[in-house]
Amino acid sequence: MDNSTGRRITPSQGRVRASVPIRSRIPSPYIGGKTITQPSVMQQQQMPDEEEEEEPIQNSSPNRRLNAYGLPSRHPSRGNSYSRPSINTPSNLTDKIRVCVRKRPLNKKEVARNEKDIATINSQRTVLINEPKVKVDLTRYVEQHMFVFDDVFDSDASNEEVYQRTALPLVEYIFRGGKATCFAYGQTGSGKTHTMLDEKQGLYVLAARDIFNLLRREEFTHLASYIGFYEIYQGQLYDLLNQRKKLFAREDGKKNVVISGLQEYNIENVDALMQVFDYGNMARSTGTTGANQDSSRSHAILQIVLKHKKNRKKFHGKLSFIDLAGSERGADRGDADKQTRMEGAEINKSLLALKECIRALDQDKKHTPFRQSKLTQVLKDSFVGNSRTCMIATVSPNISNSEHTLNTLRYADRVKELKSERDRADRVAAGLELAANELHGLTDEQRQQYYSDAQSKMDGYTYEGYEEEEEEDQVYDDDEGSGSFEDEFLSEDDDLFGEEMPSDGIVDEDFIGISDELFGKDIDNDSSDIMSNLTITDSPDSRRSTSTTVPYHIQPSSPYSSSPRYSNTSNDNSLSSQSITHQEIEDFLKNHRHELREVSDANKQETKLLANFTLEMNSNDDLGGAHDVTVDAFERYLDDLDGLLESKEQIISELRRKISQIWRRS
Ligand SMILES: Nc1ncnc2c1ncn2[C@@H]1O[C@H](COP(=O)(O)OP(=O)(O)OP(=O)(O)O)[C@@H](O)[C@H]1O
Repeated sequence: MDNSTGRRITPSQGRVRASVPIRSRIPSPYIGGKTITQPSVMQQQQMPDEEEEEEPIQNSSPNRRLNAYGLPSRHPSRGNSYSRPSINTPSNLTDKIRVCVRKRPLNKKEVARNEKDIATINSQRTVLINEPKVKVDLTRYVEQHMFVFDDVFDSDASNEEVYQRTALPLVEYIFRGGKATCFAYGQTGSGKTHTMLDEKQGLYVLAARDIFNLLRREEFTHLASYIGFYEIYQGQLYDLLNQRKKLFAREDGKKNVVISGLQEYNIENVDALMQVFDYGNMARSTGTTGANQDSSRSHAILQIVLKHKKNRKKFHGKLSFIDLAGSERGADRGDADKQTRMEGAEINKSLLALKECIRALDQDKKHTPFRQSKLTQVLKDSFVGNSRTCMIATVSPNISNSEHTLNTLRYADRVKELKSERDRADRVAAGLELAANELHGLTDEQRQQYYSDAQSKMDGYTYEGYEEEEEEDQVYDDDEGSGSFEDEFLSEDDDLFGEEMPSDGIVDEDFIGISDELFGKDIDNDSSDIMSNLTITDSPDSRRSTSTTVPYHIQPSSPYSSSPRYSNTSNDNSLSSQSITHQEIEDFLKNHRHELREVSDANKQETKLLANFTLEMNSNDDLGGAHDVTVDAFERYLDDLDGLLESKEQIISELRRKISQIWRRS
């Protein structure tokens, strides 16, 4: 227990962290955990002998790697020279997007069936999935997939521990006037409801407890909390606190999403909240005999809105907890009845749209495809401007769910893409760990040699090969299709709350150093001390004293709109060898390549957009459709085109800013 706060320290926080040489070469702001996704690193192992399969269910000890059949894998015991990779460094709790994973324990039935646990949590940020496979010649083997996330919670983690590193930072954030979303994604039965909306210990209860406590503090007595609880089923909204009344979402003048007709209750204590919630939950489950055959076919949203007591229309902050429909439902096709197929299609659409919106948010995109689903439409204001999102991917550890588990982790992996060198370093480290699996035939001495060689490779690691990584960081996803984009570029006018927000402290390697110079000062990440009575067990790295930058959208308007080299009448600037380093030149080239790729992606998207609209118009004409339909489609086309053009402009102006920056220094 942390005596000062009465809160428990999570197991990960209590862990002793091994020294990680690679970290010492990377400036600390990179370590904070901005983006940590990790494409699967796969490793094939031959299946062990048949009789070995009868070993008891594995434990998740980091030092005892087991394969999908519950047997110790061929991973060698680690030599002393091997340090646990940098992925042990805690991620940053104030990141705009956080993606975490929670593994549930094997349930009684699974244990009774002697099912093996295939998900090993081997550090506070990594999960290893041992997927059983069969070759064409029927040889069985295990494929290992390793993923890195912001936090990974093992099956023994309590909701309180999960809360500390997921929803608690969001509670703090909404008191500072932000909007936040916390949602659980995963297959049916993986623990979404248990995590998010368990009636007694779900994250919503724990958050409400802290929210009510904060509301009692003097500085917040002018605020009150209002609870709403609704469901999205087949693209329609239903009020769970008002007899499933149909609801509609609209936007007010300040771009806040308002759910018209939603019954909101002013609640001031946890008991009252739980009563209201129970009532709503019953409405959700009574659906099992009606149209809504299974609660996991709908998305349930519990929102806690902070408003001004004297003027309920004055909005302060909002926190939404979402228990999403089971992710595997999106795949209901084929033999399923029509209703099920339609539900599946709707769920699929909304989950894809959700992923795209969060990716856009993570990458500070101006355009986010909200319109693609009702879910993203209602969450729109939680994705733009002053917003934060925490996704908790819930996974079942049993072998028969391995495919769903991998799908969930891949989805989560795509939500947050690799963006910085820090993550690349993590990837190298993770890859090295897996590579160690190959060493099982070596003597201890040979293994030690391997580790020290590998480690020195990591120590000498610089930026080479970065371009290859960037290829993966595409602006437009393949599966994004011709999704529509809305103009959501945050300007001064878009300040949703009429008050200045502190920076989210977004660390984008492209801006580091530049914005510091532009503004000549650091941006304080956590200007507010409102949570002083609550402990947010943050990483020390989160205070980015030297390289913190501001999000693009709040930077002053185009101070670099024309290059100083040409605006300078004397035109006598020139670059001296002192004014720019070799590394800076290389960095610039890297940026230029990146810009070219992004613009070329945008061009492809533009071509696709044009083709889609032309097809739509022609087919409407052929079918003798009304002109109105064409005009509607034309409007959408114009909107999307506008969005793409703005994207391109932004990319180009970013490069120009870098040019300008160089000239200014000369
Ligand atoms: N971390 C956990 N620790 C202990 N029990 C858990 C955990 N996660 C889930 N469970 C248990 O597993 C069962 C299924 O969990 P839950 O109902 O939360 O799944 P779900 O993902 O919400 O499913 P659905 O999509 O069908 O609603 C429940 O009995 C729950 O109590």
